[in-house]
Amino acid sequence: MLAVSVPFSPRLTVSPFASQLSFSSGDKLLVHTKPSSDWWWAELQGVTGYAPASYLQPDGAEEEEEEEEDTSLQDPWQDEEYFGSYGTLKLHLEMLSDKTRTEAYRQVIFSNSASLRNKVVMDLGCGTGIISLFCAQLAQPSVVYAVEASSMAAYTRQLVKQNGYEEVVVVLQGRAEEIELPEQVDVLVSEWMGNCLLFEFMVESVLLARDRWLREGGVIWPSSAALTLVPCQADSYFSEKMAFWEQPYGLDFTPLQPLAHQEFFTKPKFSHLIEPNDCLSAPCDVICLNMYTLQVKDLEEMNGQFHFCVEKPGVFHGFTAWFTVHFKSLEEGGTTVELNTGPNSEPTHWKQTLFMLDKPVSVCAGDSISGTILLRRNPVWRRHMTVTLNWNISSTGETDSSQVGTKTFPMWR
Ligand SMILES: N=C(N)NC/C=C/[C@H]1O[C@@H](n2cnc3c(N)ncnc32)[C@H](O)[C@@H]1O
Repeated sequence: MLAVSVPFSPRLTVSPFASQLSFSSGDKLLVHTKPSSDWWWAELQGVTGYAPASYLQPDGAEEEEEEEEDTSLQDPWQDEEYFGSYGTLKLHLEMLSDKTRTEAYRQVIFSNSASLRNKVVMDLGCGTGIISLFCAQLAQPSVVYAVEASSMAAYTRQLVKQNGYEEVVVVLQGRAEEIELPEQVDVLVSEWMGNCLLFEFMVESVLLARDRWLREGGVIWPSSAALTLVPCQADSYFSEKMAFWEQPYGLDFTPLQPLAHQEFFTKPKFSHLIEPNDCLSAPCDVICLNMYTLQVKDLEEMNGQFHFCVEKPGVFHGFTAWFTVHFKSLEEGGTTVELNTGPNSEPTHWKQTLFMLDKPVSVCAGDSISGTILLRRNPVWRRHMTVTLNWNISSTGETDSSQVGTKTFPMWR
């Protein structure tokens, strides 16, 4: 039997059944049977009768719903879950195993080792402390403040000691926005980039720490970031998730295709590996961030334009996005280090992000695909965003046709 509560005062309805149960908002009914989807046989304080199912909800759902609301209001950053996940090794192992990523940061420290001498460094979100350890191992900074909010910080302190760098690296457990440093820093370094560059919005913490702790003329690494987009083919993904239902084992499963569309193509596919020859045109940087001037309020809505000229005939299944960050040298004229997560670089744990169109479009060389991208931060769930793509495909072939489209993808709320 199901205890249900009445979430709002029901309008008067005429039940097809003589004995309709009367009740008010907030009442808790005991449902005995559900003879139809609309009317359930229920009991209230010993009186039985029919109640309209649409006015009832499982008991406690209201509190649950409120809780859901509350947690989003109390914990819009989902910190418990977020920092909880970084308290275990899984994600740190994934990041440390990403040689392209980790070697890029090592290269930054190595190529700036002379300029790092006697500098004060802050490593924001240090995790296991790898960047801080590179600083102590490859350069002679006066101190590195390794800031880590998760419980990993205790282990990071052990790693610093284990490697004999406790004189240089100071591990501080806490959120970068909240911890106190004894001094301003000369260099603020962080590895904050998420899927599609911004997911997780750890970048906000970096900007707040920059404004609070980076001294005038100090250096922030990475110093700039760019989100890159390209129209692409995604044959294997499309056939795996959509074409599959055409005739599995000689049967017609196409009625499931709307379901497949909803389940597989509504959200972006992260950790997608695009092949260079899946790209239908040259890529385009659609959003460029200068980490010295970027403001937290700028993160609410970021938009960019694109214009692609299709280089070869193919099927336009969607767009693929990735990011590149640059680390400007501390020395004037020094080499800038680049970490590029695109298809022409060594793969990284981020891989790329695929945004599938509702319907693939055949395109020819010479066609153009132009439009806009809008990243809109979720006003409630602060680590999430939506990505809206608007595009116009114009063919210059014999049929001067053009197709427009728009689609909004949640990442992930
Ligand atoms: N997604 C990528 N690339 N890196 C995620 C890297 C996240 C690491 O930085 C820590 N972290 C994230 N935000 C803060 C903060 N505001 N204060 C202190 N520590 C923080 C997390 O606990 C992870 O260990």
